Amino acid sequence: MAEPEVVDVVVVGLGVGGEEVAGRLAEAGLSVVGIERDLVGGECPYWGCVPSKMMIRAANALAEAHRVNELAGSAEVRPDWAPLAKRIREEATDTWDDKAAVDRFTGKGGRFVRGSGRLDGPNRVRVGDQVFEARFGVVLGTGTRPSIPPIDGLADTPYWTNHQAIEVEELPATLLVLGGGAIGLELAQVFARFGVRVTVVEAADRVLAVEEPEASALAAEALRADGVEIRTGVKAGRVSHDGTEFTVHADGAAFTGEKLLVVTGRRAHLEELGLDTVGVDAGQRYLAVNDRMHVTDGIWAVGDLTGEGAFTHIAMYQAGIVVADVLDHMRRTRGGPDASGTASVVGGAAGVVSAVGGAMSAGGSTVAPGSVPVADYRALPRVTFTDPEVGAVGLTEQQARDRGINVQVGHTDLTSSTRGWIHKTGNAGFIKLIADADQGVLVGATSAGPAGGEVLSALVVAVHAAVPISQLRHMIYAYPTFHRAVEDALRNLR
Ligand SMILES: Cc1cc2nc3c(=O)[nH]c(=O)nc-3n(C[C@H](O)[C@H](O)[C@H](O)COP(=O)(O)OP(=O)(O)OC[C@H]3O[C@@H](n4cnc5c(N)ncnc54)[C@H](O)[C@@H]3O)c2cc1C
Ligand SMILES: NC(=O)c1ccc[n+]([C@@H]2O[C@H](COP(=O)([O-])OP(=O)(O)OC[C@H]3O[C@@H](n4cnc5c(N)ncnc54)[C@H](O)[C@@H]3O)[C@@H](O)[C@H]2O)c1
Repeated sequence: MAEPEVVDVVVVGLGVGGEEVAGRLAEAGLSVVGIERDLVGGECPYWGCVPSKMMIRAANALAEAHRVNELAGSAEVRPDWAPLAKRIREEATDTWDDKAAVDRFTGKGGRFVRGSGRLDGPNRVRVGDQVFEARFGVVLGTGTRPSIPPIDGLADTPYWTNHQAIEVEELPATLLVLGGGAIGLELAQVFARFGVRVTVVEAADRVLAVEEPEASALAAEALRADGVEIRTGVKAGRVSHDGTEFTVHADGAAFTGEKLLVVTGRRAHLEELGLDTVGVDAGQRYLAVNDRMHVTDGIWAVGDLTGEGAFTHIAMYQAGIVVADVLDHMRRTRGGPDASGTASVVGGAAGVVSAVGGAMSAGGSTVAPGSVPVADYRALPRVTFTDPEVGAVGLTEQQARDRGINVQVGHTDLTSSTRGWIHKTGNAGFIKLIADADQGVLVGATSAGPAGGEVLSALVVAVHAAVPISQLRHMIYAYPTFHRAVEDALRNLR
């Protein structure tokens, strides 16, 4: 067996979180091996956030053009998928080639290895025949893959996941979407706006079930207005494909479509990571971490596989914490640089850790030398980029009630706000605030509307910084903005 190669840090999985950790530690002067089996950057740039938001941008342009008829004369709109497919191929994904991302990492001093990594005992990672031993730690950032439900017949059919849906060059005439969560709704609306007849089949009794019921109702109504058929509370019993068409059999009904997109959630594949070799339970749904992203001695995890929220902003936030904690761990064990990243001389392959400034930005917050930020998900924001957008932060009303909080709710309809009324067509939306009446602060909020994700930012600050409601009520809200509706919702808190 080959002798292990000793380096400072090994990062397994270079998706959003792993790439950020590996790149920043390499920039700080550590010897870092980054292992990726597919494309450096992971789901977000190639099959997730970026290309799907390009699709949404294009689909929303079509919808806005249709609105000309109600506001400014007449417009004839002829959707064409070709320029969008070209943009995704050429601008977003470089035809699903990660050379630029690999060069970015190696340009920072990192060493890239293509392959599947797995733990091989404490501080050791194996990739094929190669074994690396990490002086300071191993970081796991292996993300998730689509969770395919065990529906009779499904596995034998040529169903789509988000990969095929993002890579599609020619649209089908009809599309069945299994799963009415964030991916299902965003893509269903896009394809419908390009003329595809779309049916969404959702097992729960409402779409977007993790958000407020009002948000589910709004999203369902918006998609129906785009011609999407939405069926909720439907448990698929069997799936078949006859060579040209899919059929989903459910509760005595049958739904057909030329393509079937399965977007029923995601799963972390912990069983592939060799966790048993370091005494960690691989049977967990997600990899449990503490508030410094520690799994166990010498092992950190970052991103979707931690189960703290499958969002790029969570992976980036956690990456900042991991970087600070690894540097802190190194300083404490070897007398290296402190969590600020301020230079000092250390041993190890890197030899000298380069100066990267007086204070390092970790997870968006500046960290004082010697201190390491800890993860705090109270003000976790999320935005589903349907039209209208559904933005949310913190707790839903039900979650707050389940926690025994003395809840007050403030609601306002965007269509009756000045800006909503001016906006006219496409103005559906609302603000819903969840307050802790005893503490006098907001613990959650939903902001749905044409700019729901942007309006959300003020509410994220309010929840994150626990701004007293009395102060929020005495702020000045610019007229006539969409965010001015927040003032109305605050007035309605009861
Ligand atoms: C269609 C879609 C739209 C989305 N839209 C948004 C959005 O608008 N906003 C948002 O915040 N989030 C969005 N997300 C979620 C976002 O993409 C993820 O939260 C993010 O990619 C998580 O990053 P990660 O690094 O944890 O994992 P991933 O991006 O999944 O990366 C993990 C990497 O690890 C690699 N890997 C796995 N196992 C191994 C191994 N053993 N060895 C080596 N490499 C391995 C994989 O190949 C992969 O490249 C979307 C997701 C999808 C699918
Ligand atoms: N805008 C964004 O930030 C964005 C966009 C897309 C995805 N994401 C992230 O990616 C994650 C995964 O997205 P997703 O949409 O796959 O998962 P999801 O968990 O959001 O939704 C999956 C849906 O599928 C349903 N479902 C499960 N099994 C089913 C079955 N057998 N038949 C019918 N329906 C079934 C669930 O009830 C649920 O509503 C999201 O949770 C989110 O964190 C984020």
